[in-house]
Amino acid sequence: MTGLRAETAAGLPLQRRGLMLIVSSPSGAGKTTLTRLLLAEDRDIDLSISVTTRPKRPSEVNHVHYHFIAASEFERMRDQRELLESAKVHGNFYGTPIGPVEKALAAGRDVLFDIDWQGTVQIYERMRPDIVSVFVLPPSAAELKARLERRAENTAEDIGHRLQNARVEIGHWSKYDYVLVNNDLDSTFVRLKAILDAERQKRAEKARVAELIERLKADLDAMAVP
Ligand SMILES: Nc1ncnc2c1ncn2[C@@H]1O[C@H](COP(=O)(O)OP(=O)(O)OP(=O)(O)O)[C@@H](O)[C@H]1O
Ligand SMILES: Nc1nc2c(ncn2[C@@H]2O[C@H](COP(=O)(O)O)[C@@H](O)[C@H]2O)c(=O)[nH]1
Repeated sequence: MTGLRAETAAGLPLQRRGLMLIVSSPSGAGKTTLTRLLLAEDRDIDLSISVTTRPKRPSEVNHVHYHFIAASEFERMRDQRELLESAKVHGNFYGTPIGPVEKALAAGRDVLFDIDWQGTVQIYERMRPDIVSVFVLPPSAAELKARLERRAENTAEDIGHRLQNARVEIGHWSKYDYVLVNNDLDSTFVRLKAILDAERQKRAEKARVAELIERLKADLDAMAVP
């Protein structure tokens, strides 16, 4: 992927080398659980830490899970084009700071995004060839509700709101490269890793073929009858 460039929101060139793995799902389906497992096991991928205006949950650590910021700071970042994408989700604002993504990709590292479908569509517009996107579904609506309740980090009102939004969010499944039904966590994680492995191999193979093609062309040119 070396040498490919894309325009950022700020119109700056964004060097693209790593692969961008986007994982989305309705709230409670399990994408954060899956992405944390992946980050713990895979040393070659970095999490894109989003900014958000929503309050921190008890289990979350500022600057590790999110950068928790005021609405005024969010607006400033968005207006200064410091965000690769941004969206309003469940009544709060979220966005992907562009700097760390640029840095990781330029260093050849893969980047993991836990973002919603609105953000996914915005990043598609800029860098589709480098993206692998996965949509995670719950096995049933009842299980989705039970997971949100068991997580015990949202009010009953917020859970109701998230379940209503799930109806809209699942309608965007076909925008994604892969869909995983997260029934058994272990087997979903195995399938997520298999997707990442296959996509890494595909890109490495393409790079090898591109090099071979260049060599073949040069050799054929050299053989050409004057
Ligand atoms: N396969 C699974 N089986 C049972 N419980 C699960 C499974 N996957 C995740 N969970 C649990 O469901 C709850 C919700 O998971 P998680 O927080 O990962 O969801 P999420 O999709 O990231 O939600 P949000 O968008 O709100 O961040 C957590 O308590 C998690 O431990
Ligand atoms: N478009 C974006 N969506 C994001 C971003 N960071 C998180 N999210 C999505 O928001 C919801 C809610 O997350 P929660 O942690 O508050 O439960 C979920 O779908 C996330 O994927 C972002 O930077 N951009």
